[in-house]
Amino acid sequence: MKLPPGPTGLPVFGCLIQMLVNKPTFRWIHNLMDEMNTEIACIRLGKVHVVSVTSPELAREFLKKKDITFASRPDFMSARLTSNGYLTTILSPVGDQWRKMRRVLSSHILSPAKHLWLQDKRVKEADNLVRYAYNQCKNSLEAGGLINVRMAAQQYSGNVIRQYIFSKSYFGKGMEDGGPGTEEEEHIEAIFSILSHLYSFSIADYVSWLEIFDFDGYKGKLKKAIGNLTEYHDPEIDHRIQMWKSGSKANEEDILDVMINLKDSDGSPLLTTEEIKAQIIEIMIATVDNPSNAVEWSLAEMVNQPEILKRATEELDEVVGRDTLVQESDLTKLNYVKACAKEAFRLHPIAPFNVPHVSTEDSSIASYFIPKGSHVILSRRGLGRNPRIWEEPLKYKPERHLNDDGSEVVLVDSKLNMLSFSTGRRGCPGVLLGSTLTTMLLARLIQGFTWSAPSNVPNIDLNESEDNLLLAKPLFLQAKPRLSDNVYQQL
Ligand code: HEM
Repeated sequence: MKLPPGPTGLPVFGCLIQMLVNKPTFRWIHNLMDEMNTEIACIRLGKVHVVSVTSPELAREFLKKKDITFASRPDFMSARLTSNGYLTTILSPVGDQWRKMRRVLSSHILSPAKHLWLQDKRVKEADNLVRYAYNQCKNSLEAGGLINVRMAAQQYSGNVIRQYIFSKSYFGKGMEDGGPGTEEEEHIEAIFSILSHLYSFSIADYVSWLEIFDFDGYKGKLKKAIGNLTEYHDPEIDHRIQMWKSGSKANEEDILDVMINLKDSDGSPLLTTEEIKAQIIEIMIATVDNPSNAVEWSLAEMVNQPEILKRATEELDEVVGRDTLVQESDLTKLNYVKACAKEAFRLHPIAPFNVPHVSTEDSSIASYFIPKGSHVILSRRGLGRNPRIWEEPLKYKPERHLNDDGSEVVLVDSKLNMLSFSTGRRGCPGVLLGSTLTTMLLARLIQGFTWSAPSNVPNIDLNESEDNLLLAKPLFLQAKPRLSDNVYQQL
């Protein structure tokens, strides 16, 4: 059996040199696949066979039919540093540590019961989001105010997860208007810095002895960002552990308390301090990026296609009305708003590829040979834009996700025609939280405000950044409050 098609590389180095001269690597890989007219390609980077996939049929073979074979993760400098030597869930290869931490997350932190328990924290931050946006309009309610949608969306997700873990939105004082203080800006910046250097084709990931030279600077940047996070997190975590030890704390109020109190079968602490610290960093990076990016892109697309924004607004008026803010109990009925968010996940995923899956034995997929140790990267961008599957793939068209029978729209696509939360053993255990955050963020912004391009801008520039899949420039929009005044006054 043959390997999937791909460029012929040099003996030892494979295509590493092409990778280095064709940055960013994700664009090079997608261009190569377009040129070869293939939906599966194998590119050798050093000793590693990297298998890139844009076909949903093949994606299902990897993650459904042969899920067990492809359930591990690569040993990369970036993953090792971020997970403090693989103490966590997302980044750890298959094994006892991954099983233990995945069970902790699924059963004790992301379960439906815990979701309910933590609802007040989410509501508090959804209210704060509207309060913050309203405060930007306060000087002239008629003209409205200019809002940095990216910042507001990232800080909303950041606030929720800081509430979840530390029962606080701010490490410092925050801002009077509900916006972030410098501490939160630095915190979010560090999270995004980790995300942009994780699994991002560093040369040291494929030739491990090059790590000490840090030619591309990724290691230094990652260490700095991880250091920033630990400066904020560790004192909080150490202090809380001390409080439980000394008996000055007796009630569980957040995820950190839950993690500290988990016990193994002997009644000893289930998690070490190091595991708690590493897992908290991982939860932070898992939560912030997808919801905020989907909502920023959705609003940008909707302002350029006002009929879509109108339909979503009408749905909110019909389901919720204008005298009260949309609540979590309304979300199941907001099918069009959810279709808008799902369309952003399809067309504008935050990451070009899914987290890599590594095969633990030789295997075959669609008559191709996939050697043990291959890194399978399902292309979130390629699946979502596959012209065989999606009509007018480059058009933002939320209706495509509505079900003919009017049944509930969900943000997951378990058929992998697009990749939002993925599926299988390594599928996302944060679907409930991720879906709630994304839908609530979008619903509150659409319900609470009338959005338009800033006065000197005819249309929103929808170009994406060259280096990643974010909008090239942070989205600034003009917002005008559209609900009765007393709704905002109560916040
Ligand atoms: C809209 C929000 C989210 C999206 C789109 C999303 C998407 C994903 C994707 C694509 C994966 C990789 C699956 C694979 O390897 O095949 C993943 C894994 C994961 N996600 Fe999420 N996620 C979201 C929110 C969250 C949240 C809020 C949490 C928890 C706080 C979370 C925790 C995890 C974990 C722990 C894994 C790794 C599972 C494993 O390797 O066993 N995610 N997520």
